[in-house]
Amino acid sequence: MNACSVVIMGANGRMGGTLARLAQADPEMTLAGVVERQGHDQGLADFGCVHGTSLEQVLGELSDAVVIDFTAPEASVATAKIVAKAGHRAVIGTTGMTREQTEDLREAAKAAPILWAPNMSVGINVLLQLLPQLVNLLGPAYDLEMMEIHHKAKKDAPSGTAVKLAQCLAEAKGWDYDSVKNCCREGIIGARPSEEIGVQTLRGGDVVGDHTVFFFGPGERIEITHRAHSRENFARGALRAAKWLAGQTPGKLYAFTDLLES
Ligand SMILES: NC(=O)c1ccc[n+]([C@@H]2O[C@H](COP(=O)([O-])OP(=O)(O)OC[C@H]3O[C@@H](n4cnc5c(N)ncnc54)[C@H](O)[C@@H]3O)[C@@H](O)[C@H]2O)c1
Ligand SMILES: O=C(O)C1=N[C@H](C(=O)O)CCC1
Repeated sequence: MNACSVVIMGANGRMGGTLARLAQADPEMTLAGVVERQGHDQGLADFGCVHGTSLEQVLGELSDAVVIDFTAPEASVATAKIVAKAGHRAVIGTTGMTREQTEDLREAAKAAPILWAPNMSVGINVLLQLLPQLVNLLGPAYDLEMMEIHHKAKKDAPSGTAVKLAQCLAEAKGWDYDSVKNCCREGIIGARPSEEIGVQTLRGGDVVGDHTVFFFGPGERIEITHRAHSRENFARGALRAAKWLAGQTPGKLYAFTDLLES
């Protein structure tokens, strides 16, 4: 079996560094390239592979690579466009994308196999498959709320995972997510509308990533919590996605749930 060649974007970042280390340790993978933005590219030569501040230049020296990108929204959209043009593949884990940026990813995925998931853990993606069933079994008497907790350096809120989980709940209810989400409560807010999904954000310390979905009903509640114990959990999912993507064709923007279902 040929080793899967990967290029890590943002290799000096929290996720990028974890991904590069795990890719080097994986016998089914070759860490073929690492990329960082200018001014943050110290020590790239130590990875012992093709490196630089331009993804195009790094890819120019490689064939048939999967770019793994956990960076920032603008950078990840640029990655998707570059792999689409150059005939490579991409696994993107970046969150905080606008609607337009998500559409840009979808457009690029028509020309190259691209998977984008705000959370690459198996647990969260299985939860995404179970939530609609819970929503339907519990029915209209249960109020839906969410809470997410992350480390203090996280830039976007609510987390991409929280948005995805809340969108999943809204879809199961037949509601429009943008109309029913409530990410901020303060002051005399009055009674809670039943057609609402509250999403609360907590930030502090070095929390890797906690998400809780609440179903508040009459006389009882269900709380489902997922806690990521380490970033390796996300990185392992992304490397699994990179291997899976090697067998996929362009056409749709793949999700991690597509991998689990295949
Ligand atoms: N999908 C998941 O499972 C998952 C898990 C963890 C984090 N994330 C997301 O991944 C992203 C990164 O998180 P992090 O904690 O690693 O952040 P980080 O700030 O530690 O790392 C980001 C890295 O990307 C680099 N970068 C930014 N723009 C670049 C560009 N144009 N070219 C090359 N490198 C560039 C930065 O210099 C930095 O080193 C965030 O959006 C976060 O929410 C997703
Ligand atoms: O550390 C982060 O940043 C994380 N981001 C993802 C999100 O926004 O959901 C996944 C969890 C960790």
